[in-house]
Parts: sequence; C-alpha cells; structure tokens
Amino acid sequence: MEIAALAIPEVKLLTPRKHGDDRGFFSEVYNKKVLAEAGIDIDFVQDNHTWSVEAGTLRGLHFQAPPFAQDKLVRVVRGSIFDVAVDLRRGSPTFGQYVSATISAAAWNQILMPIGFAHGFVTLEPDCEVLYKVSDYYAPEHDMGVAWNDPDIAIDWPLNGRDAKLSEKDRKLPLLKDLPEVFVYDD
Ligand SMILES: Cc1cn([C@H]2C[C@H](O)[C@@H](COP(=O)(O)OP(=O)(O)O[C@H]3O[C@H](C)C(=O)[C@H](O)[C@H]3O)O2)c(=O)[nH]c1=O
Repeated sequence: MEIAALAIPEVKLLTPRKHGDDRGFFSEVYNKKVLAEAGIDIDFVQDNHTWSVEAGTLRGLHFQAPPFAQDKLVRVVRGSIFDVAVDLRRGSPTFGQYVSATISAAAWNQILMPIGFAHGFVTLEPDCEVLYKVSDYYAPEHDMGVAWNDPDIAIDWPLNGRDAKLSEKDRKLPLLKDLPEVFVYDD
C-alpha cells in the first residue's frame, strides 16, 4: 500500500497493490492494520456505494456535524472522479482551502479525508461507481454541506463545458461564510 500526503497533509492518497496473474488480479483494498502502522487508526463502520449515470454528476460538498462526523476512505471501481476535500476546521492554517485528486478504477487509488473536511466529487465519465468507508453511521439530522461553487473556496471543477448534475439538496447548500462553527482545528 503506497500512502502519500496531499498539499493539506491530513488528506492522504492511498494506492493498494494489485497482484496480477493470468486469471486477473487480487488486491487488498483495505487493511486496518496496515493503515494503523502508518498512523491512520480509524474504525470504519459503514460502507457506501454510489452509482452515477452521467459524466458531470456532482455530489457535495458534504459532511456530518459532530457527534456524527465521519472520516472517509473513497475509491472508484468503475470510471473516474475528480475528488475534493475542503478544510472546514476553524483555526486551521488551511481553513477554506481544498485539495483534490483524480480517483479512478484505472489508477486503483483512494483518497482518505479525516473528520473536519467536506467531501465532494464530480464524475469524469458516465457510469461511475464510487465505494467509500465512513467512520460513523448516517445521521440525516447532522447531514450538512457547503455550496459546490462557493466563490471563497473556488474549486476548479473539471466540468469541461457541461453543467453540473446536482441534487435539489446540493443546489441549496449554504456558503462557507454562512456555516455555523462545527469543527475546530486541533494541531
Ligand atoms: C449519505 C447517505 C445517504 N443515504 C440515503 C439518503 C437519500 O435517500 C439517498 C441519497 O442521499 P444523498 O443525496 O445525501 O447522497 P449523496 O449526494 O451521494 O451524498 C453523499 O455525497 C458525498 C460525496 C459524501 O461524501 C457523503 O457521504 C454523502 O453526503 O441515500 C443513506 O441511506 N445513507 C447514507 O449514509
């Protein structure tokens, strides 16, 4: 498992090994012990699976507020996504900044973001399937978000001239400046 830090170092890019042979491949895509040995000790409790039909499908920017905040480990088993983590931790030197990575079945990579970040992605091709682990259960009453196109975050989404396909909920998410304080930076 290769593990690299992105520009906001709490967000990691993971690349599991693929063991190929004439049948295909085998890959340990999650190993709690391997991550713990790398200092990433997270108890994931729920697996999510989303399928997006069209390229340009944009889900985000979402997070769950404490006490149901979630670490997330995201991977793609069909297609590719432009994945984004936005630092929402008040007091963080990178508050309101984002990191991004292209996560794809072809690259066989994953992105890990801790509690304190909003998550979103846009699909780069049709028929994308995204699987991700979260470290707390779904809590709809604590499900929150930030507008995908917040000018203060200014995410450079690769929409390639198409309109983002958004849920009604995501069309109405607040701007970062209007969010209540939910996460505090704990360096
Ligand atoms: C998140 C979630 C949703 N649901 C139900 C609620 C709705 O009936 C339906 C679709 O939910 P939603 O529109 O919130 O799905 P996404 O827009 O893909 O939301 C996700 O998108 C971004 C990228 C995330 O990181 C979050 O995990 C999550 O917010 O699934 C559940 O039953 N369990 C869950 O854990």
